[in-house]
Amino acid sequence: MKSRKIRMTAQFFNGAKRYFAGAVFASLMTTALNALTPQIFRFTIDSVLGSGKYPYLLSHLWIMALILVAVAALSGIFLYMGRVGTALAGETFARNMRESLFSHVQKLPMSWHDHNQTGDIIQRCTSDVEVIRNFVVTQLLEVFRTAFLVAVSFGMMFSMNRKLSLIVLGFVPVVVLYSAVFYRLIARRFTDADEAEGELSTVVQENATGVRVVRAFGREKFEMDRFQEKNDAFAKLWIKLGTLSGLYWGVGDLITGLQVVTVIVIGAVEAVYGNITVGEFVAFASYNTTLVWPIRGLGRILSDMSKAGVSFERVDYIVKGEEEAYGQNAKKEECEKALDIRFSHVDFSYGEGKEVLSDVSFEIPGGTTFGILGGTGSGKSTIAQLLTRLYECEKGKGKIFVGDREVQDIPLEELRKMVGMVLQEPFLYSRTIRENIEASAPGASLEEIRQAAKIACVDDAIMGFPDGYDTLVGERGVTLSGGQRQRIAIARMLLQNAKVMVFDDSLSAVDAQTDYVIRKELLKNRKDTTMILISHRITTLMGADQILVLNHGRVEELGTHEQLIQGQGIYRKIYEIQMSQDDRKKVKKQDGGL
Ligand SMILES: Nc1ncnc2c1ncn2[C@@H]1O[C@H](COP(=O)(O)OP(=O)(O)OP(=O)(O)O)[C@@H](O)[C@H]1O
Repeated sequence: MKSRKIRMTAQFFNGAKRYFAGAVFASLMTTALNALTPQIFRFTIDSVLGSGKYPYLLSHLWIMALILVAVAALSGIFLYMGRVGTALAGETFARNMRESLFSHVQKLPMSWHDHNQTGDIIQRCTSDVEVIRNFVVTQLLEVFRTAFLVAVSFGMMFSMNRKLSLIVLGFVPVVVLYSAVFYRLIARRFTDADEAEGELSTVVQENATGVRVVRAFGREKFEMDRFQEKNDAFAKLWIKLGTLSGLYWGVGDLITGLQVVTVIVIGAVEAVYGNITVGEFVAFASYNTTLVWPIRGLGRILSDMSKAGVSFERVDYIVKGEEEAYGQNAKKEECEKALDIRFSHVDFSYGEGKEVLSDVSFEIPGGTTFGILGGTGSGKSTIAQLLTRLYECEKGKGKIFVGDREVQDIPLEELRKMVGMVLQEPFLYSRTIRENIEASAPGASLEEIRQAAKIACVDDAIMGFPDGYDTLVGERGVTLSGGQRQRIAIARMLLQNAKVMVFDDSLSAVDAQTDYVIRKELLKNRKDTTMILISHRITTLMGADQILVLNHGRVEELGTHEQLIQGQGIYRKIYEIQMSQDDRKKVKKQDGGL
């Protein structure tokens, strides 16, 4: 893990190294200049008291004043440079990290997303990144600075008085050991606190996105209680952490106080006995005080190290997630003809769960329309998701072909361009309608966008909005009706010009008449596409060239509408339930459904 952390840090440090080196240099210069100040005081005091080695200075005290001002000015300049360097290094590092995580999360498979809560992912990509940035850049710099300060200060102190220096040195391991013990104590509590924060963010995020469901079902109290429970747990953990930190700082202050008092008492005695000059005593006391905080700060850094260690592991969890296989070895070929689709003995289950598809086989000739009907949870969407490899079919559990290639051999990018899909719950970005439709074909002209929207029967509705295609869609399209959202998602997919189009219950939110008109428009404009329609509505599917009936993940029936209504199977039963005699006559008149 340690080497992983180092590798991860080095990777994200790209472009930040020179800023970090600059910040380290400037910080060391500030420290060196600050270490000079006690020496200036020492010479000045000893010259004034007549015990100094340079009596000449007494009549030229302005020189000391000038040096003091120059040192302070230089120190200020280096301090400024150090801060700028730290900010540049820190932000470059954090930006690299966020960018890399974001792009990685985008490529993680659906199965990974299924097992990870959104709030937690957000927290890992934001607060955990901040903790690591703070540690790697700010704290690491502080470690360099403290090491240098300790070396310089002890050098100066040993040159003045060995005995006193050894006393101060004796305190260093006590403080560091004490900090290390504290670090061990606090590490686990930080993990708990971070996890509690993730859970809290998830509740907030779920409530913000699902606000309508909460209101509609009067779940405010339940959600408030749930939030309160997480909030209390989170607060308790931080109170525990605060108590522990308070104990640390309290005992730490006591040790520090002892260190200062010991130096003052023994230093004063040494000065009285003439073993050191008053100037040296003052300088010594000054070094001792300067050292106290950075050494104690090491404790803080150690405790932050535990926090950073936890954050490293949390971020590493994302980094370790295996990205979707892009099938790089596959040959890329442009296909002009309509694409056949074939499922051959496909078995599938999500993770360790029960089998969702069992021995599913069917063939869709290129350019034809294929309907899939089945009860809820029968595996219809799963077929669509396997086709686009949102989920991967396990080796040895059947084969899926698009054209004459197995889906595993088609680069993902190419496959998803070839197979367009309108999901059951269409997601719209909080951007304009135009941008939402254009997402599948960036750079498309308004003309092309409108053409797609016309086929999806949504152009009139969009033009009816005051801002037309520039109308902003709220988060998840809250300003639009369910049917409008579905139709915009259809327009987005149509613009993609895919060779295979999959409509996963995509017309469920529009009325039967609009459903019919959209299907007619689709037929008129389909060119050489293979179409898969998933629906619960017989009217949506009845005109398809073949209809597959799924029952608990198995192929129950397969045939044309006419063949299936001749039988006594599920299709016939659903047909009887969904259609009254009158409807049947009407539907026959309407070009046979699709
Ligand atoms: N990501 C997932 N992880 C685990 N199980 C899943 C996942 N998605 C679906 N399932 C399960 O797989 C089964 C089939 O789901 P699928 O969505 O394919 O059904 P469906 O026929 O499309 O249903 P509906 O008509 O309700 O949309 C269901 O039992 C469902 O609970």
